[in-house]
Amino acid sequence: MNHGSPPPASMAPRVPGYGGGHARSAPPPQRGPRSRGRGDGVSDQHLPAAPVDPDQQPQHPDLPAERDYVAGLYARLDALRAQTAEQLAEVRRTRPTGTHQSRFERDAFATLYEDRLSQLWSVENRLCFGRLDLQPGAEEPRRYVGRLGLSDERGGQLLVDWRAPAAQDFYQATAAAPRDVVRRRHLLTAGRRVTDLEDEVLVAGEGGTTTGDAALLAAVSAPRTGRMGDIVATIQAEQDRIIRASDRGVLVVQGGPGTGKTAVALHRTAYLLYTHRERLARSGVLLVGPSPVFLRYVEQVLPALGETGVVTLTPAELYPAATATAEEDPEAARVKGDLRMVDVLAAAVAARQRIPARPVRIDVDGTPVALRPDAVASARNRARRTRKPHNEARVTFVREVLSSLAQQLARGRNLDLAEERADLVTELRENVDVRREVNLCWMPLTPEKVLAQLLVSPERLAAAAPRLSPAERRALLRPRERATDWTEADVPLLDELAELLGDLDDSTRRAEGRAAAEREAELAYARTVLETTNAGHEMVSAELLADRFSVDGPVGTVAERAVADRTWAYGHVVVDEAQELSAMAWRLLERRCPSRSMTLVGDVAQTSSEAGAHSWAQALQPLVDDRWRLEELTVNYRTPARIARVAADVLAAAGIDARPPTPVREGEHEPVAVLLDATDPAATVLAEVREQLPHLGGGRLAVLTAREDGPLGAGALRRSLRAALPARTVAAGHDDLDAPVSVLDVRRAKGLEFDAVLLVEPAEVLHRGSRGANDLYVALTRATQRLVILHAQPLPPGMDVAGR
Ligand SMILES: Nc1ncnc2c1ncn2[C@@H]1O[C@H](COP(=O)(O)OP(=O)(O)OP(=O)(O)O)[C@@H](O)[C@H]1O
Repeated sequence: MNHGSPPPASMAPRVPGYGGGHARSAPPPQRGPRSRGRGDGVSDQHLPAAPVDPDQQPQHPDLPAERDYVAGLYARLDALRAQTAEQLAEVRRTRPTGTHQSRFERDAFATLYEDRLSQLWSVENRLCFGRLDLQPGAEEPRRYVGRLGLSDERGGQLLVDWRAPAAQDFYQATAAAPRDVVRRRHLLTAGRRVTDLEDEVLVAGEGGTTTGDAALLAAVSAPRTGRMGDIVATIQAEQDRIIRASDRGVLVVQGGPGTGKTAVALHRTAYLLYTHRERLARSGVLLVGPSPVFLRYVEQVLPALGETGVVTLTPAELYPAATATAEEDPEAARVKGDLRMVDVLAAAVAARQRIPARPVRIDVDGTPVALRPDAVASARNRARRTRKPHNEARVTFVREVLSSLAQQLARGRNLDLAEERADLVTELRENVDVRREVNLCWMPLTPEKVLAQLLVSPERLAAAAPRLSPAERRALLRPRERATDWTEADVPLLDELAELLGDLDDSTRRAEGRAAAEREAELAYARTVLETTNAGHEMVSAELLADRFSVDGPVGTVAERAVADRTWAYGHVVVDEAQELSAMAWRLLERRCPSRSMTLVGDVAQTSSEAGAHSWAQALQPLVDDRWRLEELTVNYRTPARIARVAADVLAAAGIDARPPTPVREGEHEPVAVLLDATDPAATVLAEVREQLPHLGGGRLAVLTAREDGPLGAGALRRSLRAALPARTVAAGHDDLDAPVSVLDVRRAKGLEFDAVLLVEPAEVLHRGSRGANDLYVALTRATQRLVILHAQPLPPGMDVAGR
């Protein structure tokens, strides 16, 4: 859904009190009394969708004044854009005098103004969406809330940023706890024009309706665009509490499908960046989402909120040095995700620190010496006692071994060891045979090499993994020709090995030490520039400025550096679909965020990965024991009740103990079941897509299947639909979000949503793997308007859907 742009005018008639309706004079909404205030989320009564003609409704008397006010805000925005563009042009016109300092200053100013300008452009849509009227006697009688803070030339506040403390009441005030708020007003806009108002009067006796539901209903019923939009104008109280929660420690947000977990995760990210700008701009924020297509689905939300520096990665991308794209066998994924792999990998590395079975004779320029098992064993013990990673402890090992060989060399040549030691060690170090034999005992290693060699060798696996069953070890084995076809489940293993192995040589770290000192100097300078210019503090930190223009020229933004650096420590990590992560993946994320300032959103009833979580307590125990907070989202903004009931029944029939969320609206269309033609099932699917297309109204439709391959798989259906329907109607692959029709296997639909869903053969989804019921639940909760079940096999237990 695109909340970034105003709801289309065509939506207006569908919403009572919307489309020119004066809140006091509009016909009363068709629903029971509101049982809860806004602070409880939305009403647990379903929102109505009775058609009301806007032209029949009297115009709200405040509408002209609000139009004027909002027009004034846009005028101010335009003025700021022009002023910033002029400042930027001026800086670009200035010729630097040639000194480093003047070049730096010029670039620093240019960066400030460029960032400011792009922020000013990002707020064009729905610049202002709300107003709070405060109690008489309050410092200011009213406060407008919007996408960014704006002041007039004299510093008077015109608009409050939705993330500022002063905007909190817009989301939190309720009739029961109105704080200082008398009235909350929603401004509905099309382009720059205010089209309607909706008032919530929070103090008894003021009259008017007490609901903000029309704006919400307009938002949740709008046709989907294939991209997620922001929800700043309609964030609900239970969501707002989570968005603004403290960033300390691990916060888990559990919520059923459609409760806004993703939306909340993204808005919380924007909120934290606004509130802790200096710290987080320096350390960066990492957002982990389940798949590239999911990340593309949400990629417009943060920029629309004025935030661009967030690192977004899938779990397969968390190890920078390797690309993990291969498919994993579910059993192998389960074993690789198990914490027993920690010992397996440690043993695999220890096995690469060898002691020769018998003395190895080496001729050093005519003098015989021997690499004796006892001397190697003692060198190994010393090296291990340093507790350094393998490649770093190797320095100690080599020193000890060479020292033992130097003694023999001195003896063999009748030299005084104390005097000649340094020369003898150098000679040994340069001797090819010595180097080879020492390396055979303790080789410098890379994570990729250790893992690839482990996974193709039954012998190495048997030695390293005695605690895995023979069947589990077999599941891990892969053919030699696929030794480095990395999968998502390999990523935490590579990362674990990188910890166990350390850097290949310590010259890298020495260089890093130098770089750190240089950086400190650049930072100090960037701070003075910001102080003297006094411009743009709220959006550009000294860190960002120093990043872009270091002594050696641009080194990339914090985000670019963080992505490339495996040891980067992020200031905050947000994980979506967090229930899918394995115990090994949690270890990796803990290393990326040593402060454990994390927001984890997910739903344990939707887990599809074999290595994923059954419960949050079980998943997080190794990470933080029981030191995590749980917040729950309880209202389903996506799936209408008519469809959600089927999903809940299927979940219950599968024995999954989860409380499905309460849908915010009843919906207009009952789910229907259609029998697949026994001889040509693809023809039934095509006919049904044709049937649905005219109802889409510019929205999106998905055909969901149990798998990608096979006669009724997503691949085959995609091809047949593409051949039969006009060009650009059906997406070419599973990562194309722009065509009106997508064909996806259920697991790829995770986190996405569509106006209409055609679910093909649900029994196959149910029987696919041990998490089939969870997958079916995911499939049944993707639709915002219509659900059609296409089947030949009997419908799964609990799926009580009438045939057409
Ligand atoms: N307060 C709100 N106002 C308007 N729309 C909302 C609000 N909260 C959520 N939505 C919309 O509801 C839909 C579902 O939200 P979202 O995808 O974040 O849910 P989710 O909990 O992550 O679902 P799932 O578990 O299925 O991935 C989205 O279209 C989102 O924009």
